[in-house]
Amino acid sequence: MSNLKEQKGQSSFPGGQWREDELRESKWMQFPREVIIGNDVLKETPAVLQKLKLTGKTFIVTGKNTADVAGNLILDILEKSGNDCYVYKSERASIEEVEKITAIAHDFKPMSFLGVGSGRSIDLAKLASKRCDVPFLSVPTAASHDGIASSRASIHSDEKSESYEAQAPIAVIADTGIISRAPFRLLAAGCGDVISNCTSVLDWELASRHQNEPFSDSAALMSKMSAEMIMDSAGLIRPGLDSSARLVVKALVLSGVAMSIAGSSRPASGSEHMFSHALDRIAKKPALHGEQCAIGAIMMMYLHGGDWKKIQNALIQIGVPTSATEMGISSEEIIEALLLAPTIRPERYTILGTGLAPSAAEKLATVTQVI
Ligand SMILES: NC(=O)C1=CN([C@@H]2O[C@H](COP(=O)(O)OP(=O)(O)OC[C@H]3O[C@@H](n4cnc5c(N)ncnc54)[C@H](OP(=O)(O)O)[C@@H]3O)[C@@H](O)[C@H]2O)C=CC1
Ligand SMILES: O=C(CO)COP(=O)(O)O
Ligand SMILES: [Zn+2]
Repeated sequence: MSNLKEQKGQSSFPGGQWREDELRESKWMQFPREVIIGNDVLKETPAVLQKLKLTGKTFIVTGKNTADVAGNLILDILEKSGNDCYVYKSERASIEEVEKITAIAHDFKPMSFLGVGSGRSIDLAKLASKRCDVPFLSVPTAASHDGIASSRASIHSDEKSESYEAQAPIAVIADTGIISRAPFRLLAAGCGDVISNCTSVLDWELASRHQNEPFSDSAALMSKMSAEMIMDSAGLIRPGLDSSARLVVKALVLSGVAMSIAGSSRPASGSEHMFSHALDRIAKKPALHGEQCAIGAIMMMYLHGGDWKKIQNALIQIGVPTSATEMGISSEEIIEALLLAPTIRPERYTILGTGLAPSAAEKLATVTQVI
């Protein structure tokens, strides 16, 4: 093990030295047990619950739109197969919502939780299920974020965005029929969320070198690999294609597993995510999480001195916005978010350090063609 210690600070990528800081201590990692990806797999839900011995009472967390897309359908399927269900329609991924759901579930006593819908519904179901000590199944209706298979839950308030250790889904049921029929903007945003891993990993490496922060090569490699999968296949990602949905879901699962290995969102959330969380707070009308992280990644890659144009090109090829105008956000909001970003999660060391000078923030957004 001392050998590993000596290797700290060296490359985490093939050809470099292997670094698994956490090998020095015991670690508990959680991964999904069943991952079902394919067209029309929603109908397999009762069989999945039966296989996992979870048939009985099911707590479904879904959303206003996603209830019509999948929530009601899954309710029907489950009730017809003898399950008793409680349906909760989510509003916001806040701790108050988690507490509300937990209180209802305390009386309902479900065998399992299903998060059916967007990132918000999945995160709420994930954290509430952990608090109720009941398994959780992830049923995404869009491939818009990499929380579909991770053990983390991102919970937001007006003041902060926190990543909570929750639990990995015991199963992921990703119906690519539903996902490919979802607005393409959501799939493109999922690509943006995964591509943004490029800068998250660079920030993590920086923190490892500057702050001696524990680092995992396996988590970093997996995270980077998911980003490369999407960038290398950018030309194949098209609206309405089952194959595109499959590709993006696989990359999102890989990225989620990277977070579970790390035991934090570090491999998939760095300065670009801090910028996105800052925008959520500042912008009159925030864009999608993955869109904001993607634009953040272009700018943070510039700060890292890396190939930001490669990121920009891949995003353009897929159809992810690369400018403030395309995202419907003003230039002033972009600059303000860049300045606020380092205060969002100050304990997470990134390329933003303690902050940018206002003139540097403006130059950064201008040079990278974001504004
Ligand atoms: N836990 C983790 O590791 C991670 C968590 N996240 C979190 O996930 C969230 C982002 O998730 P994201 O899904 O992008 O955004 P949202 O949760 O904001 O959902 C986006 C919108 O898409 C709608 N929608 C979803 N699927 C469909 C569909 N098939 N057809 C029509 N509309 C649909 C939703 O409807 P409805 O109103 O019904 O929900 C919602 O209005 C953020 O809160 C982010 O912090 C992101 C990455 C990782
Ligand atoms: O969005 C994430 C990874 O894509 C993780 O979320 P946090 O930024 O909330 O940790
Ligand atoms: Zn993200």
